[in-house]
Formats: sequence, C-alpha cells, structure tokens
Amino acid sequence: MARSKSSNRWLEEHVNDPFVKQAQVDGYRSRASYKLLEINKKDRLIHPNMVVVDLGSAPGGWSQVAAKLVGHKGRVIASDILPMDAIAGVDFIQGDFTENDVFESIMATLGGDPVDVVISDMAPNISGVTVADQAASMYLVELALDMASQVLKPKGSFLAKVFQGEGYDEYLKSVRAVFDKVVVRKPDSSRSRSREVYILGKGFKG
Ligand SMILES: C[S@@+](CC[C@H](N)C(=O)[O-])C[C@H]1O[C@@H](n2cnc3c(N)ncnc32)[C@H](O)[C@@H]1O
Repeated sequence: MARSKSSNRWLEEHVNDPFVKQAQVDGYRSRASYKLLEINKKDRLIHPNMVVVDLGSAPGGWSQVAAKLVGHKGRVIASDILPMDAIAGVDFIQGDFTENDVFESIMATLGGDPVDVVISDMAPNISGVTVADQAASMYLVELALDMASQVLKPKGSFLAKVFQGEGYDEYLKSVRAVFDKVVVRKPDSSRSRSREVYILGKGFKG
C-alpha cells in the first residue's frame, strides 16, 4: 500500500525540521528537549539540586535536560509506558500512568522526598477519533495534576502539555485553583499547527 500524502508530509517536515537537526548536533534524544529549554529559559523552572518528576518521559529529551539542570545533587524520576534507555542521574519507572501500581512505584522511588517540579509531556497514541483522543489526553493531564498535588512541596511548580479542545478551560481553572501563578506557553519549537500548549503553574498552594 502506498504511503499517504500526510505521512509523506510529516516525514519531509521532520527531516527538514531545524529542531530535529539541532537535537542530533546537541545529543538530545528528541526535539521536545527544546520546548523544555525554551520554557525553562523564560520561566526559570528547574534549578540545581531540585527533585523533578518527568511524566511521559520517553525517549528522554526532557529527562536529559532536567538531569543537566538539577546537577549531580538533584534527582530526576521519570516514567513512561514505553521503555527508555538509561540516562545518568535519572531513575526510570516503566508502566501505564493510568495504573495505580505505576503511581505507587513512583511514590516508592521518591521515598518521601518532597518534589520541586512535576513536568508532564504525556500524550496518548492518536486514534484519529478527535473526541476520544482529547478525552484520553485530558485524563492523563488530570492524573498528572493529581500526582503533582500529592507530591509537590509548597511553592513547587507544575508544567503540563495540554491540547486545546473539550475540557481545556475547566482544566486550566483546576490548575489555577492550586497554584499562585498560572501561564500558558507555546514555545517556538512547538509546531504552530499543533493544538498543544504548555500550562505552567508556579507557587503550589500546598
Ligand atoms: C511527546 S512524548 C514525550 C517526549 C518526551 N518528553 C521527550 O522529551 O523525549 C509523549 C509520551 O507520553 C507517553 N504516554 C502516553 N500514554 C501514557 C500512559 N498512559 N502512561 C505513561 N506514558 C504515556 C508516550 O509513550 C510518549 O512517550
């Protein structure tokens, strides 16, 4: 069967994408690294010695950035449903975040350490059915916010990728309810035709 026009277009875009090329030069596993770097530069999110939880971490672009920023005295706990090759300074838990035992494994790995920042780039596999994809994606970010609310230290921060659509406004409201300051970021490295944005909450009310 011949490839569809849209998958050819994706391949062309991917090959010519400056962030894909830059990731190869800089040794990052994904172009997503630049989204976190851009947001971090503007919003000063991750600092040395911090404890960071990275949800939906594979192949590891954000974890690489976070590990570098926290340094050898910090910690990064990463999790994804897919496997991820090891990264120095990163503890990885593989499993479906919608399953309670994955939540429990992350908690056990934290061992009671208070968390400074929870970041989530989780996105479900796209089925093509927009309503179902949006619902699945909102469920993941709700679970991420729930974890953040349980592990963050007071004044901690939360960053999550959210797709604009059904449930977005309510979600933004629920983030506003638990953080002092909430902003929505669309980094240059996020493709403009994608409905993804990044919601950043700072100053967890505890
Ligand atoms: C955009 S990718 C993350 C890229 C990553 N931040 C990076 O910088 O390399 C989204 C990730 O969410 C993960 N994901 C989707 N559903 C998940 C689930 N139920 N539990 C855990 N991870 C999930 C996918 O496997 C995928 O690796």
